[in-house]
Order: sequence, then structure tokens, then C-alpha cells
Amino acid sequence: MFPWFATGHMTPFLHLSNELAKRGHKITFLLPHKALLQLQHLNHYPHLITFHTLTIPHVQGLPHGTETASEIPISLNHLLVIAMDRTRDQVEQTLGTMKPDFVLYDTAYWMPQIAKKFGIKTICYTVVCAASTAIVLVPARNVPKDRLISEEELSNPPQGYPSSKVVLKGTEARSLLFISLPFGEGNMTFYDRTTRALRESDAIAIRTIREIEGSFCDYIGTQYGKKVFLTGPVLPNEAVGKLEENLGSWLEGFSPGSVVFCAFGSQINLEKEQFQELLLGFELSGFPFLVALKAPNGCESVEEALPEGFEERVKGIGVISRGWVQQLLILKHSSVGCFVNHCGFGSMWESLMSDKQIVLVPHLGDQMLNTKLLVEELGVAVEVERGENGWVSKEELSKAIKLMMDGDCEVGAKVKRNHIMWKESVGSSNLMNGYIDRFVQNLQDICMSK
Ligand SMILES: O=c1ccn([C@@H]2O[C@H](COP(=O)(O)OP(=O)(O)O[C@H]3O[C@H](CO)[C@@H](O)[C@H](O)[C@H]3O)[C@@H](O)[C@H]2O)c(=O)[nH]1
Repeated sequence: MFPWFATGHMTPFLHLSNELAKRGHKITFLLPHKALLQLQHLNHYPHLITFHTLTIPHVQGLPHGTETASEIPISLNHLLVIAMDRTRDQVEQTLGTMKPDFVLYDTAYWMPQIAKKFGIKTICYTVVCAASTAIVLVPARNVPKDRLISEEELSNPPQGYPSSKVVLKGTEARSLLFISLPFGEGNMTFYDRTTRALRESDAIAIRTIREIEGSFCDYIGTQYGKKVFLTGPVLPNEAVGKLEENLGSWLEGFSPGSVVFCAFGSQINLEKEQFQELLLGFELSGFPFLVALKAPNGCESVEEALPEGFEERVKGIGVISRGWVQQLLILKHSSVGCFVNHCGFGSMWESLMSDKQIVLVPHLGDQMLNTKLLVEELGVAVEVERGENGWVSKEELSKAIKLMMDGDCEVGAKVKRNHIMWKESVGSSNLMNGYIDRFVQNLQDICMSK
């Protein structure tokens, strides 16, 4: 396993490793040392899953010691990509020694080249929604070679794209403009790298299910002329561990379904004004709240960014966490009634599998498409209305929360009914196990083929 050095990528690769180990397979997981510290407790089969740490070279422009995407703002991601490229010799050496049957990777487009030398099959495993690959990263998407792609071009889906609902509108394409920006050795763009990673693999695998994204998966298969295997969402069955004591007893103090929980994953640093506006929105909603957001851009800490007098005003009813929280365990707590999140692919599945009402505030391109899947296709969530330039006002946030928390509101009730239905149909362990069993069979078939 060789995922991109970001939590949202390494975690699903590890969940898949656990499922493969559960079926008796042996896995070597390549990752930076710092990621090992964060992930090792999620390894449920230490006798079968071995972590192999890589030395991440320093790249000029990155803070010294950077090893993972969650340590840097998104604007520096391309430099970490260069650092990943420079681990190529270490990866090659490890593959040559281990000689696995397969290697699963996502962004390292050079993996098929080295794997072929040792007769190892390659699976390009994408852990974002199939819709985002289908709309941006297919050969039919014309990406200009001599200039940056425009917002308007990106808002037009490529020829044959199978949906008119799951598309990017207006300014939503803005966060994806970087795909045509050349960088690093060879001046490749993100589009070049990812399409090459997909094109040169022996097969493509996607962390999704046909029941939600079948048409997008078929489109990707046709575009690349390749087999597409699905693993399902590969969520751990149970949240591991115990909720941190202070937080647990704080939550216990509230009645069932009354607390709003908010988290925006591992990558988003908001602008300070937007960060403050959201906090004021939680206060305005009148519900108790627990917010886990990273310090905004330009601030060293969350404290420094709080609105004037905020903590005193919300004392007892509002908690603003100072770091990573146990999202899965919080989502299991009966006092939590609503989950406000960015709809990263991990959080999208975790929301869907929870019994909490879902309010979405997407920021990045794939998050916008995930949001469309939940809001437009499944009807299990609402998205907070944005103003000009993507601004989320406290009034709109509070309005969306109230809509979802009000038991008598028709919209909230409809969303809840749909959510229960989808949770039951896609959350069954039979369905999830069926996906993994078929995936293992797909791998075995590939192994047998020339
Ligand atoms: O305080 C926190 C915050 C997050 N999480 C967990 O961390 C994961 C976060 O994953 P995800 O929701 O996918 O968010 P990101 O980390 O932001 O994900 C990145 O990777 C995803 C692909 O997996 C993309 O969809 C996103 O756009 C990209 O930001 C989830 O399992 C959460 O449960 C915690 O446990 N505690």
C-alpha cells in the first residue's frame, strides 16, 4: 500500500488493509514516520500488516520536517508531492525486496514503471468519490496545454459524463483550477499525474458502491478502457476506544439529539473572518455545540482567532476543541443530533452511516461533488447556502442547523426518512463484506491473468 501522504488517503488504505488481512492476506504499508504515529492504533492485524516508514526528503519551501499534508496549508501540497516523488528510490528498493503480488497506490504515477520491473501488478485505488474522477480526471476532459484551465471550462462536464445533477456550478470549480498548473520535475500538472496513474495501472479500484455511483464508475471504465473494481466504503465496523473523559461527561449533560457537532477534516484552514462567522452561526442557532476546526490561516492557535468575548458568552453550552477529536466516537454519542461537516469523502460516509442530521459546508472540489451526491441524489442532507464569493454567513448556517434540528419541520423530517432508508440499505454488513469479497476475487483473477 502506498497512499498519498494525507490522512484522508492513508486512513482508507489502512481500513482496506485490515479487511484484506482479515481474509488472511499479508500487507506492507509504506508511509512517513509521523503518519505511523497517527495510524498505528488502527492496525487491527499487526501480525499481517507491517508498516514500513520512508524518509521524507526536505523540499525547499516546505517547513522543515514536513511529512504529511495535514501539517501544511493546501497551497503547499504540490511541494509535498515533489517530496513524495523523491521517495521513489526507497519505494523501488522496498518493492524489490518484498516482491508483493500487488501494489495499491493513488497519486504516485511512477508506481507502474517500477512495479513492472519486478512483475508486480498495479492497482490505482482512488479514495475520493467516483464522480470527481469522472468529471475532472478522464481523457475526455480537455485540459489546455499552454494555459490554465478556466472556471467556465471546468463547469462544463466532459463528453458523455453521466449526470446533470452532480456537476460543478458557478464558483464551485474554482478550487480545482490547480489541476492544470505545472510543477516539479518534468513540469507535470496534477491532471497529467493522476490520469497517468490511472492509465498505466493494471486495474482501477474505487472506494465506492454501485448503488450510489454505478454510472460514474462505468464511465471511468470506458474512458480508460480498464476494469474498475469497487471496494465499497470500507468503514471500520465499530469506533475504537473510549470517548475522552471530559468531552464524554460534557456531552452527557445534554438531552438526546440536542448537540451540534462540527468538524472539517484534516485539510481545511479557513480564513479568520469565515472561521469567526461560523462560530457566531453556531451561537446564533441556540443549540449546544462542539466545534473541531483547525486554526484559521495566519493564526498560530484557535484561541487567537476566537471572536471577542466568545468563550465567556458560550461557556457551558459551546466547546471549541483545540485539536483532533474522536469523530467516530462523537458521532455515536446519543446527545449529538446534527453533524455539520465539509463532506470530505471519509466524513461523507461517516455521516451517512450515523443517525445524525447532516448539514454540509463543502470547500474543495471533490467535497462539492460529494455534497451533491448526498443532497441532490440521495436527499439525506442539506447544504448551507453560500453568498457572493462563497461566503457562508452566520444566518445561513444557523438557518440550516435549525431546519435539521426542528423535529416538526417538513424538510428535516424528509431528510431524516431518506437518511434512515439509505443507512439501512448501504450500511448492512452483508453489502460491505460482499464488496470486499468480490474485490479479493477480482485481485485473484488479475493475478492469474498474464
Ligand atoms: O478532528 C477530527 C477530524 C477528522 N477526523 C477523521 O479524519 C477523517 C477525515 O477524512 P475526510 O472526511 O475525508 O476529510 P479530509 O481529511 O479533509 O479529507 C481529504 O481526503 C478526502 C479523501 O479521502 C477528500 O475527500 C477531502 O476533500 C480531503 O480534504 C475522518 O475519518 C474523520 O473521522 C477525526 O477523527 N477527528
